[in-house]
Amino acid sequence: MKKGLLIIISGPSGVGKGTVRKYFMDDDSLRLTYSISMTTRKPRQGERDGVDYIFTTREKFEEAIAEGELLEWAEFVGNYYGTPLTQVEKLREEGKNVLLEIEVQGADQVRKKCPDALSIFIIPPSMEELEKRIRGRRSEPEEIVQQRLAKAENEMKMVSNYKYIVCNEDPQLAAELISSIIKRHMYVEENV
Ligand SMILES: Nc1ncnc2c1ncn2[C@@H]1O[C@H](COP(=O)(O)OP(=O)(O)OP(=O)(O)O)[C@@H](O)[C@H]1O
Ligand SMILES: Nc1nc2c(ncn2[C@@H]2O[C@H](COP(=O)(O)O)[C@@H](O)[C@H]2O)c(=O)[nH]1
Repeated sequence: MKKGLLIIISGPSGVGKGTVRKYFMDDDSLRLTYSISMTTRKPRQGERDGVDYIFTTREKFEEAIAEGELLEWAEFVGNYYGTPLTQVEKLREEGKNVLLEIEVQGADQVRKKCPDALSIFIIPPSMEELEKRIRGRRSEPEEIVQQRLAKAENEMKMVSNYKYIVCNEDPQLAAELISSIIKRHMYVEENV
């Protein structure tokens, strides 16, 4: 059996990565599995431990780093985020295409370790619209919103490190574009 693809999706916080993902994630023909990240951030309303994230403490996260248990990790606006290594490798060996939804520093680390990873960057129609989306979520105090917006300006400068750029104006259209990118790469992998 062919090893599954490793797919990186990045884009500034609030651009709609999670929203777009929900439109294509359940398409069986894509054989996708979402890699659940570890984070030290507190859960937002409605987020579930082990589903949206593995919520943990700074101490446990630092232990995971020291033990080499993470494929990549980064600090983002005061919290740690990282991808547990074991599940990614196991799922790829089973032929599943593993989707990582991660920020740009983590994506750099993954590209170095797995140069064949497929990388997609989602951009907003404008920075004004991005701000509206972050604020519309009403999940963070103003100070954190400002930090996320400042981070977004820097993340947008990293777009040229990605193989594909998809604009999320309409989430369904963005999802269709991402699906077709993944299908094309599956086809290429299966025919080499
Ligand atoms: N195309 C769109 N048009 C309008 N609103 C959108 C669109 N896509 C997403 N949103 C809204 O923007 C907000 C942020 O979306 P979402 O949480 O999916 O972003 P994200 O990129 O996953 O954020 P983070 O990386 O911070 O977790 C949500 O309120 C969502 O409903
Ligand atoms: N490097 C990593 N970045 C990750 C991971 N999981 C999520 N993220 C990214 O962090 C920011 C903030 O997320 P939020 O849920 O607090 O809004 C966002 O860009 C995520 O994509 C990870 O495992 N590694």
